[in-house]
Amino acid sequence: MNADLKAAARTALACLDLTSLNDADTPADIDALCRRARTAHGDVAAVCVWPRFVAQARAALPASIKVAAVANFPDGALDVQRALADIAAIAQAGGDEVDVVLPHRALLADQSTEVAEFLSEVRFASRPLTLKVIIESGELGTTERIAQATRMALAAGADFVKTSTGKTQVGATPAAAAVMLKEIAASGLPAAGFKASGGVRSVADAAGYIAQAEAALGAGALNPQRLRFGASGLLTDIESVLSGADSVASTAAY
Ligand SMILES: O=C[C@H](O)COP(=O)(O)O
Repeated sequence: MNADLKAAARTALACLDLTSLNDADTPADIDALCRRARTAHGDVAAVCVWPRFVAQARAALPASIKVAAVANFPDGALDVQRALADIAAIAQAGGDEVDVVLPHRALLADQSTEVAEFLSEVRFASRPLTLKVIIESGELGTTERIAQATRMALAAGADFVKTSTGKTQVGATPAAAAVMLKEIAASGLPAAGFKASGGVRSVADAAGYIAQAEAALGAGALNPQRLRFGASGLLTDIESVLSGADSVASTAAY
């Protein structure tokens, strides 16, 4: 097993938001998710669930593993009342982090003033929780729109800018990550972070984003304060890489 791939697997594990956001998720599914959050190789950074499961996840996990939940998810409507209601539910249930979907269709319709107001209200309502803004880069499509959404999220005070909900055709891509990381670096904000999500399935995928984050933000950013992976299916490959088994998903790339 390649030593670089193992190092990438360790970073990906420490930075993983272990995610379950299926419509049919049950309390038993969330119990199983929380059990998986503590592996023989170390703990994930956070679990990411629907707001209705926050209290359950918080009770099942040590404080060192954060509980994140989604708001205005997955559609990203320009509906601040709905986002604020989600955030209030997450906070009241003891959640640590909010992953909110930016109203990307409104941005594409040039309603940037309304989107900025939405982000500002969301930031105000979610303090002191960590805020990740999902820009849905695959729907925004162009470099200019992805850069604009990233700048708007950072200007509003987002702690992380996140690529995707995982519910659209195009999730995280290296091209979108490059645009977002460039904007994060250019912002000069020393604590702003990047989250790759949507279709990140292998350690080889994660290794590419880790290399991009290191190039843009420096080696000091390769930790859960600055880098996250949001993924429902990545942990299996991380565990197989770290246990030394041949990883079907990752060996091809190394
Ligand atoms: O927020 C994270 C995404 O929903 C996860 O997407 P995924 O199921 O493609 O890993």
